[in-house]
Amino acid sequence: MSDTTMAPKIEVKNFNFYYGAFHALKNINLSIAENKVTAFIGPSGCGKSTLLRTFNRMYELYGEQRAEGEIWLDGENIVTKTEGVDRLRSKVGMVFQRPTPFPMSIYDNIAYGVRLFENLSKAELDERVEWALKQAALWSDVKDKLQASGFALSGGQQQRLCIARAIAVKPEVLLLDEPCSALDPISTAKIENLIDELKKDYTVVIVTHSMQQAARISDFTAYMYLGELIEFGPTEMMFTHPTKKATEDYITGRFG
Ligand SMILES: Nc1ncnc2c1ncn2[C@@H]1O[C@H](COP(=O)(O)OP(=O)(O)OP(=O)(O)O)[C@@H](O)[C@H]1O
Repeated sequence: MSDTTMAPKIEVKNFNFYYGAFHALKNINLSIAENKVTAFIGPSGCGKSTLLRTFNRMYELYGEQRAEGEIWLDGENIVTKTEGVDRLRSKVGMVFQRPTPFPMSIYDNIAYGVRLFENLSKAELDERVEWALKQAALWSDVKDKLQASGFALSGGQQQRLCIARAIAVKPEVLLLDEPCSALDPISTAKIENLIDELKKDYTVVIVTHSMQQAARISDFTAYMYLGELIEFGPTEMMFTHPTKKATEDYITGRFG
């Protein structure tokens, strides 16, 4: 199913994932193209978030979860732990469904992760914070209140703060798990525009419940069902000429 012709940033091969005895991902094979947006769609519980989280080994936090197979990132199989997980997570950033600012100032929300990985001077750190906030289209909203709490922002601004925080450590891949689900349409449009900008510099993988959103912002779409990858291809083709009836039923709303 690896029909992306672009350079793959991530290659998933014969990948299986278990929560204890539950087989949540079944023999997944796909390639995530570099500097493109790939969307994971499918009904609730089909394994979208589980697959997304394997790309930065989020499952390592929980002992009873088990991964088998290969996930290649820049020539390394991240399933077999060839690299420290902290370094992996600085390379593969993640933004969650609900905005999760740290309980600290806007400035420190961004600076926190940078301080963990780099030893920058105050001036360099200031510059990095400004750069990340500009990339996340939040700088003009917050430049005069960098010492205010991250919680003092609107939901949409908090989500852009989380995107800025993820970008600040200069990752190569950005994982977005339903980043707009808690946002109003205007904030959603801002995040969607931002994603379009970000793909110039980053490989973006997004889980979304919104087929319209997948159609608007992604270059490639993966349709999943009950832990299997049913169909994967260029978004335009998936939405106009899906090859599987199950995909067609889902995207046309005939599912279930
Ligand atoms: N921590 C866990 N322990 C046990 N089972 C889990 C756990 N997390 C998820 N699952 C199960 O794994 C399957 C896939 O879940 P996952 O969250 O990846 O689906 P999803 O497609 O992202 O769903 P949604 O769209 O509702 O967020 C589901 O059947 C779910 O119940």
